[in-house]
Amino acid sequence: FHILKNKNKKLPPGPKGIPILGHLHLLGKNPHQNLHILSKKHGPIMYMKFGFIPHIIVSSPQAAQQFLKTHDLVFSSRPPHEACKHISYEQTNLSFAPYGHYWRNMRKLCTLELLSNLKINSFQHMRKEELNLLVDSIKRYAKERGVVNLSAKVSFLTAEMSCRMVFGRKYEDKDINEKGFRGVLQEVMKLAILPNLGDYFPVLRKFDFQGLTRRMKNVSGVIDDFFEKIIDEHVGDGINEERSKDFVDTMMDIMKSGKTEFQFDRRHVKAVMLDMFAASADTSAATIEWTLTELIKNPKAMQRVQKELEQVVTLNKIVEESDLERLDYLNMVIKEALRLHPVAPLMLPHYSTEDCTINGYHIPKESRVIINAFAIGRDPKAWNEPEKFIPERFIGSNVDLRGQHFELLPFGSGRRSCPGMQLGLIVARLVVAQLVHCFDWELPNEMLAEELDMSEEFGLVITRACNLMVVPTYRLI
Ligand code: HEM
Repeated sequence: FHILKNKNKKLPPGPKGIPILGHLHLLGKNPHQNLHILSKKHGPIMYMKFGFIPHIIVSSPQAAQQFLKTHDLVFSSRPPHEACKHISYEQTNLSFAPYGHYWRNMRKLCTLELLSNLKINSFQHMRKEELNLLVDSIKRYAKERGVVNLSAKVSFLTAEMSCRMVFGRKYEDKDINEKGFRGVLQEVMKLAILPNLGDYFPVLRKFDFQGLTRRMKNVSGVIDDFFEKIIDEHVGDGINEERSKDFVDTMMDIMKSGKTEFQFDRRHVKAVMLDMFAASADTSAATIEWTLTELIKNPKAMQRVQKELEQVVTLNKIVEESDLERLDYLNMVIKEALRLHPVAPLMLPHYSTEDCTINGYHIPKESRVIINAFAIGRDPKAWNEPEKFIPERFIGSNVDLRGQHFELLPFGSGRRSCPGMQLGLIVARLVVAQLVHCFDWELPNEMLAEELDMSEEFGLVITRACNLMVVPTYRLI
């Protein structure tokens, strides 16, 4: 009946698929880039099938506005996802919960209790401490003219910050199992992005040919034990006045109060713990890594940021969070880096809960909708010289990062947009500002800026394919 009813409706255009696989073979190693190339030929709303599952790929600001604003309600859900089912407690986390009563309440809880300005500010001191440790360690390299693996340093820093904010203290690798804390989390992120045949061919789900379900069950068991241990530590530990309440404290208070209008027990606390840690650490690290890369590649922009810092902060002080609002050029630099390198370039998948018509095309119910923020940020109709890094393009422009301007969507837009934007931006701005204020950066072995490798490594979060290796010189008085 459904097929007959929709027989004469026009689906969006798309490339030719092959039997069974559909278009899966076209995704390649860097799906955001390949989908961008395909959209140049087939248009900003493409219909593709990955296995048996229909996908709609959205690649222009105008089209994104239709999906994320005009018809926001139809596309605010998330599709069923094998990895999240196992790792995120049956998709009870905020990121992958289907749209509805539970998600709305969970979103309210996270926004008001965990990601409010008040809460974010309560961790200001912790961020400063962690960043000072990084600056001290880089100073040691500067003394010896050593080469720093800046990618690794930044990734370590943001993981430590997220650990303290979410779990209340830092954990060492040995605290979880022989793979180590970072190893286990990397496995989670990898499993979440690996193409799982069960997602594209639901009939194959129970056979688990790739062994992914087994791996997911194993890793989720390890994480569950670890989170249980953290929660037990919190239950036994009265908060002392010096320590601000971490996310686990706050959620345990809410759970114990029994005041939520929805079921909120230990399982939900654990789902949000993983959500908040995974969503905050890598996204901020990748934003910092790409911004520093672009600044090193564009010495004029680097000099301009450093000049601004000299004027606003001065060379005998380090950057404080209170300085950030006055660093106009730095804020343009971050915007421009996020335009060229949206660190979650395909966002998280959206899911249509009803049939819908957009630009005359039929968008079937239960389609997965992929918004390609990477293609949107490079759309030549929206941006002059889109491939170039030009922070000055934002002078006098009112385009911001909040998702009201559909040509710039690194944090998404509408109901499912990123609730951690404020926090992510504070961390990225603070770390970039501090690192370029405290140090001059050179590429090793007389490498020229234009020789810097810009290859990307696709994942839930896009990082540089090779680490950013640089030689620091301390510049404060
Ligand atoms: C620079 C850093 C960050 C970037 C670029 C970023 C980007 C994004 C994007 C693109 C989405 C998907 C939007 C969509 O599907 O429409 C998202 C969702 C989300 N982000 Fe972020 N994010 C960042 C930092 C953070 C931080 C610090 C947190 C929390 C501690 C966070 C928590 C979340 C959550 C929970 C969701 C899912 C929201 C939902 O489905 O309702 N993010 N983020």
